[in-house]
Amino acid sequence: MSILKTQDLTIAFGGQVAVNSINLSIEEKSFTSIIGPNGAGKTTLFNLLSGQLKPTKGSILFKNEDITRLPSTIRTRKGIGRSFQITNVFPNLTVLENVRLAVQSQAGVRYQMIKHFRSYKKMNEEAYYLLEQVMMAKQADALASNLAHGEKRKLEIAMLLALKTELLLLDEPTAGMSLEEVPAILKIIEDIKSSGNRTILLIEHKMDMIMNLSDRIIVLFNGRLLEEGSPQEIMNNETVQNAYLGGLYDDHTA
Ligand SMILES: Nc1ncnc2c1ncn2[C@@H]1O[C@H](COP(=O)(O)OP(=O)(O)OP(=O)(O)O)[C@@H](O)[C@H]1O
Repeated sequence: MSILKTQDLTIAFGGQVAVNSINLSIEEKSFTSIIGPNGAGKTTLFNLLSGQLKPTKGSILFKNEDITRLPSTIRTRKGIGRSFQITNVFPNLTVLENVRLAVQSQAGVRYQMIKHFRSYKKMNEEAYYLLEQVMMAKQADALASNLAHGEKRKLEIAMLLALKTELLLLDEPTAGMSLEEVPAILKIIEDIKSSGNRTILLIEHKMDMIMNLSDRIIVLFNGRLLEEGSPQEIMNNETVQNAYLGGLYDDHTA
């Protein structure tokens, strides 16, 4: 069953059409990677799906409901979670506090209103559990501002998981990381995948990572959907190779 569909999804900035008539159908609990050269429209597509941007035309259906005009906060509540290319954590809070805030927001409880010690304790425990999932329990009391970039990305994933959304939009989770930091993130994403209860959309440039994880790959080029298929089909596809696969390797090998 398809969990997410877009029909003729389009956005133009001035004269430039950044996302051009995209029709997607994403299977529930599948892992789909979105690839394409710089400027292809990948992040803009995520911004449309998560509600940061509204399309010029076209529509988005999530679980058969038209969400095209809904604000991003409502989309999160309905089950669409998004991680950002730019780290999105509170620097002056500890690692645990950051995750606890995300747990609280999922529980629908305002920070100031937490009086009940037991619910506070439960949220703390859940936050701690999530930190264990991303292998950051040891840094629970560290200030977020003191973390290395890769650690911040892991924290961000823990915060995203706290929202318990069915659909995860991961925008280059390994961006800006040193080579040593990449395997830890990869392991976290593999674990999320093998837990089997989420649908994942991933924007990535690292081809080995994409080939290992993806059920499907979508190729964007100049705002258009160039090809879609299994990892094998995409690797063997001549249009994709001619359009940019060679260039992609050149641009993004670390
Ligand atoms: N808010 C905006 N205003 C004007 N132009 C924009 C805006 N956001 C994106 N664009 C343009 O839309 C095009 C697609 O950009 P987008 O960031 O989606 O590409 P991308 O595939 O994510 O690239 P990258 O791999 O570099 O992240 C680019 O030409 C970009 O300059």
